[in-house]
Amino acid sequence: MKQFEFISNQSEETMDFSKRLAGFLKPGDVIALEGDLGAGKTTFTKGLALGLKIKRNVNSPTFTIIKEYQGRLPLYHMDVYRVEDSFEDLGFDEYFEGEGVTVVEWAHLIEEQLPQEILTVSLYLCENGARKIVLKPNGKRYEELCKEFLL
Ligand SMILES: Nc1ncnc2c1ncn2[C@@H]1O[C@H](COP(=O)(O)OP(=O)(O)OP(=O)(O)O)[C@@H](O)[C@H]1O
Repeated sequence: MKQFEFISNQSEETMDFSKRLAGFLKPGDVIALEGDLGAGKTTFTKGLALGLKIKRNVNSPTFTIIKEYQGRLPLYHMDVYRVEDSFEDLGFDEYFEGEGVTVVEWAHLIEEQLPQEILTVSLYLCENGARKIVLKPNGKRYEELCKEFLL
């Protein structure tokens, strides 16, 4: 699978990156967001929210599983870490197929319930303190999105 790598030297760069990415998102887009502790998942999502013109502060939905924000498009921010059973049906489809953009943290835990096409964003801590951002488009929609984003 094709993937695209970027280096972010500070949190503002990660925010600018996701803020710009948000401009290319459409209703029904789903992003699987992965990264180690402190890699910048929240920072990334905050940037995405800025790009979607969301005014509320975005923070981790760990205990609520899903948080919804209104903007140019709604943002559904999910953290499925606490979903006990990957077959548990919490009605994720309604979000994935809804009017907004979904960001899922720990997406692999609900693999069976994810849409076939998805954009995976992986954040890695580099030895020098920078972060590596990797975009992995799965499916035509996200290949197109990455192409536009990279122009
Ligand atoms: N290039 C960078 N991109 C993102 N964050 C960075 C970068 N450089 C330093 N940081 C710092 O790293 C921290 C990232 O925290 P953040 O909460 O976004 O990570 P997280 O992946 O959501 O962590 P957790 O899994 O603990 O919730 C912030 O304090 C941020 O300022």
